[in-house]
Amino acid sequence: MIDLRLPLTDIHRHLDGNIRAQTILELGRQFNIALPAQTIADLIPHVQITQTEPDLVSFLQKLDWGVAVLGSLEACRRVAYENVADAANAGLDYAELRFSPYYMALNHQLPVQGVVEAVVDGIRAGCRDYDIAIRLIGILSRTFGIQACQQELDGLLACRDEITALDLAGDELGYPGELFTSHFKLGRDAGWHITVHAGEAAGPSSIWQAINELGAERIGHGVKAIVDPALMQYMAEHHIGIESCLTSNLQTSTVDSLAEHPLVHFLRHGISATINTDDPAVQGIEIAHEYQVAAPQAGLTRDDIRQAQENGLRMAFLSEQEKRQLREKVRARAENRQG
Ligand SMILES: O=c1[nH]cnc2c1ncn2[C@@H]1O[C@H](CO)[C@@H](O)[C@H]1O
Ligand SMILES: [Zn+2]
Repeated sequence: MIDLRLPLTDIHRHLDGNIRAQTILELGRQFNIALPAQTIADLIPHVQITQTEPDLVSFLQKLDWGVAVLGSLEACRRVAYENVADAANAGLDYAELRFSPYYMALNHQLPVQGVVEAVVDGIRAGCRDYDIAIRLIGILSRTFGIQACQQELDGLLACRDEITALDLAGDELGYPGELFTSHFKLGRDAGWHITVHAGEAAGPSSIWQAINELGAERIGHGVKAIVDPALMQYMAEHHIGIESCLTSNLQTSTVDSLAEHPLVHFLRHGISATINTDDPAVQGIEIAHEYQVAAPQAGLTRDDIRQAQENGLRMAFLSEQEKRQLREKVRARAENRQG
């Protein structure tokens, strides 16, 4: 179902939602952190979704052990590096890795700007060793409130040239987008692209707010757009992308089943909707599973899936020239394999 002649992208992938269980064990030992288990098998239920969670906030708790073991900036650098390796090994040609430096810094009171620098450094090292293109998205974790997000934004702005876009993630119901309009104005002024988690836990008004007040060019999840035909129309006409994460939406109980997921309707409505992972290690999935298992279960045909793959490159935060180069590189590779 993955078209090998087209670039395979993942434009919604949390770096701090993709910390390997093995790394959690190793860092836990290194920093003397009392983990709930001492073997991978026993640790998995604490760090991975093993059954559907009742809501988004319960799902998000599964990310907490991964950041609890980040005892130094070197540990942050390590998980960033491993994220590049994981993305390349998953067959991705291009990934936008997003991370929340405040969330990563929190447990061990690391300097927020230092975390951003460590992540940038780890990504750079990863890109030397693996054949993949990476861009970084800075997250404001809304769950920690307005002031923490300002600190987080300041740390990101200190490295503005290494960051491609700004995102808002965390507890959408408890911390609506209205609280963060000034943060996002600063992000736009820095020249960043904007993507926002919206319409996942809250309704379509949260998506309208993200577009109209935060300047979102893409929406993370956007599931609730399906109940607002005017919004669907607007998103199609104005090329506002949707970053769908099928398994994630099932695991957070945003949808009751993949058969009810609106992605297929978004695509057939002409919205640039895409297929992505979200938090692969926490979810126990990778991009191939989303294309080969989840997408067909969500009712996507081969053509729908191909369209979603096309949309991934179309909506990537890359220049037109960078997109063309990526496309040509992948096409040449596919032809070489056939030849
Ligand atoms: O599916 C999601 N919806 C909303 N927020 C998320 C999701 N996955 C992770 N985070 C949030 O992103 C930050 C870490 O990158 C954290 O704030 C985490 O709670
Ligand atoms: Zn997400």
